[in-house]
Amino acid sequence: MSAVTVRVPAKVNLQLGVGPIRDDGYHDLVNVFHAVSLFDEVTAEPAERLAVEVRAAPHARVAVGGVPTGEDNLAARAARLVAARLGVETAVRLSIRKAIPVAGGMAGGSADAAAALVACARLWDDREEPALTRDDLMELGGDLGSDVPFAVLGGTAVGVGRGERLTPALTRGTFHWVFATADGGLSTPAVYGECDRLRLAAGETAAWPTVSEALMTALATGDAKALGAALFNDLEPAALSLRPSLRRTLDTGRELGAIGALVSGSGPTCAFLAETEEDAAGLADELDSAGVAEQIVRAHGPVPGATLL
Ligand SMILES: C[C@](O)(CO)[C@H](O)COP(=O)(O)OP(=O)(O)OC[C@H]1O[C@@H](n2ccc(N)nc2=O)[C@H](O)[C@@H]1O
Ligand SMILES: Nc1ncnc2c1ncn2[C@@H]1O[C@H](COP(=O)(O)OP(=O)(O)OP(=O)(O)O)[C@@H](O)[C@H]1O
Repeated sequence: MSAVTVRVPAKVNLQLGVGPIRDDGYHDLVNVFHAVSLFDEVTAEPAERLAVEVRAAPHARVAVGGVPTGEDNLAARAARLVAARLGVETAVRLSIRKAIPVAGGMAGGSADAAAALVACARLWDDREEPALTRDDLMELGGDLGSDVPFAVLGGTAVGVGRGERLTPALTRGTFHWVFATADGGLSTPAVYGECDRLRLAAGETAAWPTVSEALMTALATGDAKALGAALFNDLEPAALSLRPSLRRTLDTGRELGAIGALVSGSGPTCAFLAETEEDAAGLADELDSAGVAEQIVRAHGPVPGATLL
């Protein structure tokens, strides 16, 4: 096989319930993931040794400067895992085309890892019944990062544990989103740490999170307004504490008619829900004019996970 390209979506967290910190430093979550139509592409082709190249996708304004191109790149680590499982050399060149913001709370690195898992598994084993199934790749993904299994799966799914144990959720129709990206990322561990710090300072003990019934019903019935009202993210106060300017971005989206607004995951990207595609287009234009974001991007969801092109 000469080259394999995989397209992989970004995510937004519709509900991110953060429980107490565990002994291993992770938090138990109820994490409702939703894959949206903002895609990175990863091409895997045979090479003498492992090499990684990262560029912005055509027409995407993504600052890729901070993305490692060596062994630390999550896609490179994914390739190594697949090679070890299949007992082959990691002789592959990975070309990553990024449209997902870097360190933006939309799981861009995790998406590239998921794409590399799927691409390398195919490159090195193109039998009709490959040794590694999708479930195997999702399990391998969990060793790379909590968000990686979902980027393999896609759609809408409830994640528990670190967020890596997934159950697909029933949804109806398509939801229309507008994303406001920010200049400069936020570090995921720093945001979780700030969440713990704020809770401690307020004398709060983290409650054990449960799945929001209102959210699941809104998804199953395709009710965008109800979904907008049910969105919530326990990391939002921490992201706002570390990046206070996000409050203005969220307020502006709400004033301009978004039916739901929240920080995506660990931020700093803000996500706005619109009732129709036309409403999303209008909201995107107005948010752009308001100048409260680095970039405004429209997307819809749910979409499939890592897919061979
Ligand atoms: C914020 C989210 O993107 C929401 O989906 C994820 O929870 C983060 O997932 P991720 O980027 O894949 O994170 P990982 O690479 O697994 O972990 C990075 C760091 O985030 C924190 N972390 C992550 C997941 C989790 N359930 N609890 C945590 O406290 C830990 O400090 C961990 O060391
Ligand atoms: N392929 C990759 N693409 C982007 N970042 C990567 C990649 N591999 C490693 N990284 C590192 O991971 C860090 C986080 O990047 P990423 O884009 O995954 O953040 P994120 O979208 O906030 O993640 P999440 O939503 O899962 O918390 C980057 O600052 C970078 O150093």
